[in-house]
Amino acid sequence: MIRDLGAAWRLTWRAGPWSASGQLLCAIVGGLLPACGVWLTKLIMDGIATGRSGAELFTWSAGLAAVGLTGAALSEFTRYLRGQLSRKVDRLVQARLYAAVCSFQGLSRFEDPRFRDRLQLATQAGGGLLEPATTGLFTLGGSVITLVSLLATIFVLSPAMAGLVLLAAVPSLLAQMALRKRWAGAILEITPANRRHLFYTSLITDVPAAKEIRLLGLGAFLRRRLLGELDTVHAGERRIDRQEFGTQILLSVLGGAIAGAGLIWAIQGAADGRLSIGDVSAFIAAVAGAQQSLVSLVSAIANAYQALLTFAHYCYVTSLPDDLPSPAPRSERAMRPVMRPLREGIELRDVWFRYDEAHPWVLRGVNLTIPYGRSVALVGLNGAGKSTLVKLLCRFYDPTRGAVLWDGIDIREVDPAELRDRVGVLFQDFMSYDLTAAENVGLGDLSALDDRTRIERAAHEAMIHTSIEALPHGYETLLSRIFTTEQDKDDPTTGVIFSGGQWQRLALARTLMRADRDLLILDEPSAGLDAQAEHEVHAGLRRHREGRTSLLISHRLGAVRDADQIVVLSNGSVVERGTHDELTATDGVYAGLFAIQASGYRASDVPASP
Ligand SMILES: Nc1ncnc2c1ncn2[C@@H]1O[C@H](COP(=O)(O)OP(=O)(O)OP(=O)(O)O)[C@@H](O)[C@H]1O
Repeated sequence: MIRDLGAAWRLTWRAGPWSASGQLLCAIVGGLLPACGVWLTKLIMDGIATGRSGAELFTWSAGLAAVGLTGAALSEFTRYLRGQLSRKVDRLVQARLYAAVCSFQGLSRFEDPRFRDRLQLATQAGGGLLEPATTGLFTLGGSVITLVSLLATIFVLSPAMAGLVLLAAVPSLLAQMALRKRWAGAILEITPANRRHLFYTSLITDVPAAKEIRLLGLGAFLRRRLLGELDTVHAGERRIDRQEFGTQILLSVLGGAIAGAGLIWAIQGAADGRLSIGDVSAFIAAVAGAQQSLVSLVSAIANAYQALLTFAHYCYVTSLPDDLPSPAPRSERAMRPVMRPLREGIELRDVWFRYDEAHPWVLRGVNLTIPYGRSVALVGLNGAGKSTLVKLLCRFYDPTRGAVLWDGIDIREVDPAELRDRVGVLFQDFMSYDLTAAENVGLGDLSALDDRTRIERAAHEAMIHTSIEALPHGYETLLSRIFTTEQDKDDPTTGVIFSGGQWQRLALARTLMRADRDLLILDEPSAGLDAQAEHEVHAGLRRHREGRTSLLISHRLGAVRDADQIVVLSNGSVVERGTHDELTATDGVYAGLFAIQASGYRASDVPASP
């Protein structure tokens, strides 16, 4: 907790040292004002009672008015500074959080629901949330100053009452801390329901699911689930509110009893002549003020504690080490082998892999070589492990056993970013970015994001150039109906939606922006294309892959027949390998699959209609 508090402070100070210092000054001055007010009130009251001169009374009244004005001005200035600092802290928090998230090189963390829960809580750690634990402590400091000065005032009049007011704070503080701790536990408990609620919300409101939801009539069903999750969240919040309600009632009764006892004592004292009228009014104001500062002090401590409990998730996420550790210790990173251009080939040596210990083996002792300058095709039934193998080649996961070697170097020993810089991949589940057509292609190589010649060349090669040219703003057209661009902001029909096949070609163009890389991996590059496009794309890719090191995955066996080597993966193991002619000459899996596909195109093999 202390470590997190230190981290919160360092972060706040780094974000806005001037705003933080300004708040500290306001808190000190503002903290002294109530006691000044109480003493000035006492002087005025006693002055009236003892018939002091009008000039004196005027000076004290003017002083009291100045105290009120300064208090109001300080509170507004503090609010302004708080807003300023909150925005700066927000920015720094987000910069660090997303830098940490982007630095995770692997995928397994993103697939771990417990991590996702903590990540969601970490995203809430903006300036607003952190404030009670950082500059909010200035308010706390101000409350302490107010409290001490008011307690001193009460102490002068009645030491016993000062002790009583102070003692009343102890149960209040303990109860509030216990409440906030329970709150943090409850929030973590309801986070999964919260995430599911968010999931159903976006499912119902986002475009991709809109068709199926309407066709299958899933709206009411999904809404019921959404509300069910919301009820779970609310039930958790209600439990916390009830506990807070009960505790607050008890604390209010305690505070009321003390104030009542003080009032009786003061009136008694005035009746006995021990206290002047000014003493009584100062005492009543001081007890009320002290109790109020105690309440705000206790709640400031409790809020700071609560903020730190959430901030702990942020600290956890931002301090996580790289999820794909290198065997070399950090101090020896400089000794890591440097990725050199591929010269011999990539080898999977006895690779075993499962997504985690609870999952079955996906790859079982795979031995596979992609020689330099040659094309290898990977075929196999659904779930055979082809895309998993691609993810291992990009080192999104490490093999559970065995190794992936790049010219003989274990890729675990090199920087994943360097490895990925040498690879171009079209993933089976490629991304469609709600950005312009040029950006959708240019993202393939950030250094060429503004290089229109290269972007157009890649689009030409993926045979999507003509479609892009025909768009209202050509390459600058936004491929989205959920945002607007500056040029389209007044056009209600802004943005264009591409077809599935067009998106696929666009993704291929993005991959071809990396055509100069050492290894080109294409996972189902033509799944969504029409027959003509498929033919053209594969003809283009065949030319493109010639003399390059490439791995092609396709269920369309016609597309892989030219590969230098075809590897058949079945149930996580390599069961056949060879050229198309070699494999079709045997009576194996490939020959069987090829025969089934070929029969679909031969009229004589189509069963006659009854
Ligand atoms: N992230 C993941 N976590 C857990 N299991 C996974 C994950 N991704 C894939 N799997 C499992 O791994 C197995 C292999 O999946 P993979 O996507 O590699 O198959 P594939 O050969 O590419 O299939 P397809 O031809 O359908 O694309 C499947 O049983 C799948 O359920």
